[in-house]
Amino acid sequence: MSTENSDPIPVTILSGCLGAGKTTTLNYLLKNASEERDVAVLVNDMGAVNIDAELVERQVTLTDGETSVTELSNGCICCGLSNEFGRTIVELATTAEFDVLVVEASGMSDPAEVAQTVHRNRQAAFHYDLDTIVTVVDAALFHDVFVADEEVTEMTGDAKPLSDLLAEQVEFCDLVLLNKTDLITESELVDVESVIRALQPQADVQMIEHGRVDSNILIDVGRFDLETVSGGAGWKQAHQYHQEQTDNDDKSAHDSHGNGGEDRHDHHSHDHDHLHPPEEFGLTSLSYARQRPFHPDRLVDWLADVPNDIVRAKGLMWVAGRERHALNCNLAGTQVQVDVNGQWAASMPAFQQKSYREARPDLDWDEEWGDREIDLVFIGHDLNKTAIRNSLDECLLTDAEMNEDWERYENPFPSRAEEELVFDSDVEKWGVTTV
Ligand SMILES: Nc1nc2c(ncn2[C@@H]2O[C@H](COP(=O)(O)OP(=O)(O)OP(=O)(O)O)[C@@H](O)[C@H]2O)c(=O)[nH]1
Repeated sequence: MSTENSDPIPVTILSGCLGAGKTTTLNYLLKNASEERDVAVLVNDMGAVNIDAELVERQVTLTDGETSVTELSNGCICCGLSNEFGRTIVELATTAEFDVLVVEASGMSDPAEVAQTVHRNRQAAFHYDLDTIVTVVDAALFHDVFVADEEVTEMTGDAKPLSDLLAEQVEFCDLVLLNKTDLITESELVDVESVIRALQPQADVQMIEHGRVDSNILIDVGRFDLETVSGGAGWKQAHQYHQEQTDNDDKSAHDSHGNGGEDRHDHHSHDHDHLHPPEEFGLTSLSYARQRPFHPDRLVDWLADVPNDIVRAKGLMWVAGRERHALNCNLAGTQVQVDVNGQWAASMPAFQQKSYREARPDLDWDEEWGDREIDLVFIGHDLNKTAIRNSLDECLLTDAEMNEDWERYENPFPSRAEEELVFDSDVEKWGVTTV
């Protein structure tokens, strides 16, 4: 039993989308784990009947019969069942005897949220240490979504598009298990690996079949490093890398960038000694920054037909007619989501704006438009940077449009925090949904 004086118990989190092979991997691990270690398992399932827990339980009964399997069903431990998840693992630590905990998250889980529960729940953080965040990837599905650019809409009954979920699960992890490699060719595998490395350059990637992995690389290895998993996403690194390049250029050339001109990068530059340009991983990146809003109509058309060399894009957008809010652009594979990121400082009440700006002395501020801006980063294969830049520039308001009444534009973009813009493939139309 874990007591007040014992060392924290290492926790390995297995995430990955529906059917990626998490249960198969877990069963393989339990069957082959060292007998010197008692493993406790928590299996989360979205449905009322936790089939995965049953499958794991059966495996355990067939092998050592020692491992305790706890189920959390009918919800997701990263959101609806987050409190219950915290309570359950604390109770486990105080009532059962085991050396390591492996959590199989549901296919819809965002591993970042699951990890945060372990961190934020003070009692859980007392009893446990995050050890490894593993994302199991279905190589064939990943290839369809990110390399072949096929529309794969099934499997997510959630508002979040599948490609977005897949990207986020890879972006927040320190070990990728590329499973089901038997279902794709060698060259497809090379493409899949390069996209994965671009999405998360700092994680280790292991190719496996049928979940056959050496438990020593993911159980009780002390791999977890918050910076690697939270700051390691390729788009964040690309963004930072471009910022630093520009900061350096600025220093040497004392150059200034105007509206609609060359790329502009601003805000806070952090010291990172291990930034990798995505180019190192065979992908290219593009940073696109402008201090001029997009025309909603033209932007919607652009988003509906994103150049297919783009694998991932993230960042903030300023859309004419939506002056209050910075909008998040979240593009993964073929799917795009736009939601509200927060309020521009420029639209805050004066006192709030003052303290916001005081806390951010590096914030770029335009006399007329304040901090409103477009700041996007794209990663993909052999990006045609000029074509992307030019086509996005065509979506910006023209000088004449800058003087129009933007409220009169037809505008499908969200205007409230609870709204998001998604493409409904059934009716082939963009629409705002309330989340
Ligand atoms: N061809 C092939 N099939 C695999 C492989 N790994 C797992 N499978 C099969 O894929 C299916 C789904 O595997 P699971 O382990 O249940 O996947 P999961 O991630 O736990 O799925 P959910 O619990 O639904 O999220 C099963 O039928 C497995 O037998 C693999 O490497 N190759």
